[in-house]
Amino acid sequence: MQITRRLEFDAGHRIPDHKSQCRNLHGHRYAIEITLSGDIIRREGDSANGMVMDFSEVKALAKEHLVDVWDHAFLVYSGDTAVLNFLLSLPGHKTVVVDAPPTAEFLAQEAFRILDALYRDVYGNHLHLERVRLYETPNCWADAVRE
Ligand SMILES: Nc1nc2c(c(=O)[nH]1)N=C([C@H](O)[C@H](O)COP(=O)(O)OP(=O)(O)OP(=O)(O)O)CN2
Ligand SMILES: [Zn+2]
Repeated sequence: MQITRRLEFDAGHRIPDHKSQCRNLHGHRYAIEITLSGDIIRREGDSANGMVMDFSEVKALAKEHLVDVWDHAFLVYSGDTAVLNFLLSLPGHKTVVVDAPPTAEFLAQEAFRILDALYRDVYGNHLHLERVRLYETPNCWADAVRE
């Protein structure tokens, strides 16, 4: 069985080597869809009975460790020194430094890496992260899947 929880956040970025518009500083209303696999929990009287994982728990973990970190941040490539140095000169600016250009592909992969460590099989129902789908726009997204 698979379940999916969607969350949204706003962030700025640029793709420094891009041949067109995306080299400019701009932002997106990103959406992230987190898909988990596992068996349905059968435990009478337990809050999670009948679920793979409580959607509210899926959200709470993603929010604390990823969404709240990236929301209203500028996601900047460490190699983009012009923008990085500018952002670091702004007192208190919310800047997240990543080690590759912040494309949808890279952000999906990075989100998968962060989230994979969070969703643990505490009920013995083989729970694991299956896929992270990262929407950069309503028309453009990338999927990071378990290899
Ligand atoms: N494979 C990728 N291609 C592009 C990425 C990316 O992350 N991976 N990113 C961008 C830009 O950041 C940009 O924000 C996307 O722009 P665009 O193609 O214009 O997308 P829109 O949804 O705004 O396009 P519309 O045609 O206006 O709907 C570019 N490429
Ligand atoms: Zn963009």
